[in-house]
Amino acid sequence: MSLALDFISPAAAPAADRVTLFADVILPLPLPRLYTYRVPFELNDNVVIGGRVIVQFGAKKTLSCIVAAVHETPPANYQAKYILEFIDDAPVVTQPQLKLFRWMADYYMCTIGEVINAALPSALKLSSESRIQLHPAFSREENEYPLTPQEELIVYALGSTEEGKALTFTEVGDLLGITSFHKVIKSLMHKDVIFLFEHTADKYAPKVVKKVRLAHHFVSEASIEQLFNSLSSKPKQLDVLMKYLQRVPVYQNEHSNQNGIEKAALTSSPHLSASAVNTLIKNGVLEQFDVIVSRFPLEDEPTAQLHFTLTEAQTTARDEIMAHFGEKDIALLHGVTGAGKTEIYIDLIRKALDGGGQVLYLLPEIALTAQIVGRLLRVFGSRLGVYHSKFSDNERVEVWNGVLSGRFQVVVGVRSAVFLPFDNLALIIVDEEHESSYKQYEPAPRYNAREVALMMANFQGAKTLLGSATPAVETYYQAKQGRYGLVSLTKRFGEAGMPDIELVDTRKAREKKTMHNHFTAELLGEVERTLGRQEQVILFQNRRGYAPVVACQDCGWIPKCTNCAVSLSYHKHSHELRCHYCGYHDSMVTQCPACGSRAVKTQGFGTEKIEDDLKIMLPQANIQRMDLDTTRAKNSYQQIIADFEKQATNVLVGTQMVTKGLDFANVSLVGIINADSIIHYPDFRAHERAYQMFVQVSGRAGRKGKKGKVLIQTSDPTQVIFDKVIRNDYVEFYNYEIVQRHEHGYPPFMRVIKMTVKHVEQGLGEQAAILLTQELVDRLGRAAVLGPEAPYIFRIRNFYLQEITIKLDRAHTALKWAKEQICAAMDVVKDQKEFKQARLVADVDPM
Ligand SMILES: Nc1ncnc2c1ncn2[C@@H]1O[C@H](COP(=O)(O)OP(=O)(O)OP(=O)(O)O)[C@@H](O)[C@H]1O
Ligand SMILES: [Zn+2]
Repeated sequence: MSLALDFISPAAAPAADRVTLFADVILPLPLPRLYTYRVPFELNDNVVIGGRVIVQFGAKKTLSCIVAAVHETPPANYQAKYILEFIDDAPVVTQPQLKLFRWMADYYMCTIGEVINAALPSALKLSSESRIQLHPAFSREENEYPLTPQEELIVYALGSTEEGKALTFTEVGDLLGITSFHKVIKSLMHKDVIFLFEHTADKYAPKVVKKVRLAHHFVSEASIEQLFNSLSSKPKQLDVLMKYLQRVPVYQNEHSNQNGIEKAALTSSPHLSASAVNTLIKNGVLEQFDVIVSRFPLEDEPTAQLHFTLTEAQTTARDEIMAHFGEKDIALLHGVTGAGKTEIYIDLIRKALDGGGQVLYLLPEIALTAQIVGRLLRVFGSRLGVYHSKFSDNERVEVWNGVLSGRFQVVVGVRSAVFLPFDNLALIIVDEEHESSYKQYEPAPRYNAREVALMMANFQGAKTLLGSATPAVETYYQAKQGRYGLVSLTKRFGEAGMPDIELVDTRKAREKKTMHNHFTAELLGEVERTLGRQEQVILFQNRRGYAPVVACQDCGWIPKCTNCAVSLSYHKHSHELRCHYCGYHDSMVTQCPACGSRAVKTQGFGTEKIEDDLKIMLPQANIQRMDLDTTRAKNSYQQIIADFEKQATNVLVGTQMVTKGLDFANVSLVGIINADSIIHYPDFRAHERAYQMFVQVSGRAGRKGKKGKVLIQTSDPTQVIFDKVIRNDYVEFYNYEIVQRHEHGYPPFMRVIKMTVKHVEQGLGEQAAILLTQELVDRLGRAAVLGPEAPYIFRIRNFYLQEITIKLDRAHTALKWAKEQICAAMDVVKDQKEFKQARLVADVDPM
């Protein structure tokens, strides 16, 4: 029997008109199917599809979940439990989102619970471990709404706001001695008495500002006169009042009193007495009130209409895009670096907003949002929302709710922004659409935001514009096939020409002994000349840390991660050895633990060493580094970019973060320190990726008039790819690459699904992989299955890895059927007792 008996009140409607409703809910758990719960009769009218409800799952746990469907069919195999509580009166997940989440689960071979779990900010997910705390603005004395005895009990248990005590839902339930305590929590939330949070780190801390205003019965000229007279013997209080009236023109405009001013503006003034302010409040002359301010303190209206007039080339490109949108849903804007694609996006966004639709603008990297948000804010003001992973959970909830309420009509964000509750999209822009950071590797859903965006647009009847200077081979192929509209911009904006690209042979330089650390004389000389002209330099090195390897020069011992099959990188700043895969770290060794030698040396180099060496060689220059290690703090991106923008920094050293879309006017030199490690990468996309990286980073040079120069250091300048980079001929690169893809059977001609078997025991992992391969071959045929094979890094976070690559012919294999076969093969392995501990992962369209 169900636990929630207290919901069935004897006074409910006569049995004859009662309909028994059932709700299918999505639990934020990796369950293969939706669960069905029964709706308590008296709440039949409260069920909202896309709203959250609280249910009991398992013996003890209660959780919030999303209602996906309502119907009258009881589940066949189990007795449905009652829904315990309804949290929302309106959907927090929209219908188009539910459809999209279902598609994602199907396409990326995961559960819809995993999708929901990734999609919802954690403050929207409640469980028995969720906690409540007193709202900082709550005051027992000035509480607007009366509290019920049950509510009083909770408020009492939470102590004072200063104490900051928290209660878990379970504790609230115990305290009240009832199972249906969520109603009480909801009511307290509505009354602004408490707030909810999920993890201690996410504690919701609304920004509260204490303000004061004149008590309303003084807001007339006559009463203010009277007030002044009555306070004539209290000069300090008079001063405060004068100051207030100076700042708030109550005489001219009575309404201005409503907003008041910040209390601190009066209390912290050196000319005023803080105690006089408090006396005025105590005597009811001033009234104090709290305002919760937005974390997005935006101007109501754009400050300045600071957008550019499109050039002729931009206008033509825009018109071509619009024309394509007349016939096709997707267009590719292929424009060289610095062509001015962003202005075209802005123009299209404005048009879409004018038409009443919503817009999503996707960017691959937070570093990039820092620059573009400024540009967009000037045009779209408070209609613009920003969404990315450096935001706290509460900021994310604010954007989520802002999209639901219509406050944010255009959102710029990184890949997770595809989860936001849009329901009326007109346009999606995927900038730098070729970027692999659109792909989520871990955990499920292993989605590519570009593909999700295309599907999302499809569901909502929106158009999608993909933009890049170096489109993904797959994307360009679709455009050439006529499936996407293709628009090209071949020239940079304004006077700026494409930069000159030169190769510098590091092998020769080493032979001639002209290297300075990792700099050739050419590169170092060019850096000096550039700085001499007061221009800026970007240096790109694809590895962070000081050195990727540390080794004993005598016995060859190398420190390795204890959890992963990789050597540890040396980080000089923290004097640590670190694993870049699992975060394991240890202090740097000075003596070899194997042979006792003190000749332990670093090998290779990362961004930290480049920065270090350069600081010694160029002591006058201001050098800044941008990589994962320098950007951990929330606003560090903005800071580094702002410093470089205002030329407080002369040289920016960085990893791939510096290669993407950044726009600096004064950069005339870009140096690629070591091109070889980028080209030699064991993957079918290695060439594509190298081409994109070289062209993109080169594209940061000479964007505003000044001729840019790019120096690429390599030990082998004869490699084919350089030729294509130097001539900046994407089409030539594409024509070469597409032939390779066809010959070797890779996307866009074939579809790849990568299976990974993970096991803490190497032998069992291998056996499970062999069985899975066999099962796959039986179902899909020998030709479709490659492997199993241990990847180059064969152990990560204590799991031994085995990989199997499945290649499916796009033209001849039905994807749905193939996925069913794969699932069946996985089930066979999972059902074997000895492989119970094995983890099987399917990655659709791996990158
Ligand atoms: N119509 C215009 N009027 C004035 N300035 C413009 C105009 N169009 C572009 N610009 C300027 O030209 C520069 C390059 O433009 P933008 O950053 O949009 O290039 P992009 O095509 O996005 O390049 P990338 O692919 O490298 O990101 C920017 O500084 C931008 O402000
Ligand atoms: Zn590790």
